[in-house]
Amino acid sequence: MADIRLEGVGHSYDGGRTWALKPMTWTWQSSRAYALLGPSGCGKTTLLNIISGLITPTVGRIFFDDRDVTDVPTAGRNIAQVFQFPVLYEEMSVYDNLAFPLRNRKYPAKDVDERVRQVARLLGLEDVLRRRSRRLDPGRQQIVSLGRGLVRSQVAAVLLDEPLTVVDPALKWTLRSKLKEIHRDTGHTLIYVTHDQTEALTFADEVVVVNDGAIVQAGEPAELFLSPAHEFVGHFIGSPGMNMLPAEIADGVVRVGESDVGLAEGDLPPGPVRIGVRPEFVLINGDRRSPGVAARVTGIDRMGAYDLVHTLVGEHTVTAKTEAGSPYTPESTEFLHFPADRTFLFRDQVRCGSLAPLNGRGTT
Ligand SMILES: Nc1ncnc2c1ncn2[C@@H]1O[C@H](COP(=O)(O)OP(=O)(O)OP(=O)(O)O)[C@@H](O)[C@H]1O
Repeated sequence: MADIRLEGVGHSYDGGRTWALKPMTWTWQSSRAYALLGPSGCGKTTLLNIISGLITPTVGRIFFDDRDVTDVPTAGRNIAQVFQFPVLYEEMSVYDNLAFPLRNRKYPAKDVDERVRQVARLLGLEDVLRRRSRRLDPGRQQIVSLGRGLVRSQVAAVLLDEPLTVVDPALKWTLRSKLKEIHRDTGHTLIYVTHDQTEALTFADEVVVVNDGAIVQAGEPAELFLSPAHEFVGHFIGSPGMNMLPAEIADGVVRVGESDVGLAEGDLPPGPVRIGVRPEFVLINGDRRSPGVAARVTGIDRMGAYDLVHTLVGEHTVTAKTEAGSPYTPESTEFLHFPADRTFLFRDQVRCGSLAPLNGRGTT
């Protein structure tokens, strides 16, 4: 196991005209479980393939601890990789498929057997060890692929590229927790690529959010939810995502239309900003003397456990997540408050400050 350090690593597939991965410096710490989360085409697979050596980056150097591996081919990197679809020797038994990475590296037969049986037990493959791989359904085959990726204990990292795509949804939950169990057991460095926030948030110690070829924020799940550093993280994480509302800072006060909603914390110059507040924290009809904005209710989704109250502030949508059975009706005008400790200010999509209580200043 090693720290994997990228120094100024970037990749272009078209000779530098566009960057699939913009040059970045970043360290994957040994033994941590990471999720690499981002939308389709943002550069996740490119990043993974650079780490494994399937792609040589256009610029930058890669280090495993202090060893520069930039020009070392995949075989010399000691990385295990699991792809989206099963990669197996179909005519071999499940046992032999699982044993292959170990036998290939000349592990003693006793160790091979022990390790294969351990992984098979954890992944629920004990009953099919003697069966030929091609006789399994695609979901089961992918679990065997996962097992092949996890069977070696001494690897620099295990890279998993959307490994549960073909697996039955009901089984996904079980496998993710198994994966965590195996991680605890082996201390592998895991990098798990996904575009699914639930998958990322439930699996990882640290979630690395990528957008448009760049890491926009990395942190524990709660940190990304409660304290997004970039508008993209606000949108992409959370369901529904963060509300964004254009506002203006004048004289240190944040205004939405004609209403003062708080002070700008962070010594910000005057001018336009965007307010970001998650639906979970928007308050409807609190104390009318505290700062807020008028909003017209446009619809209510009754989700069972909670309601989503959709409103318009001017021409901008703001959604509030409330308790089930909320009394609001379409077309009514309500009053929204943005709690200071949960409301952030963004410029050029990057968080630049937060909202502070008005303490009697301003008008509503
Ligand atoms: N071999 C290639 N040749 C040219 N362009 C490529 C190649 N592979 C990827 N790209 C482009 O590079 C960008 C990043 O692609 P990449 O596959 O790394 O993204 P991703 O986040 O893994 O997406 P997905 O989740 O859809 O797999 C995309 O614009 C993609 O079209």
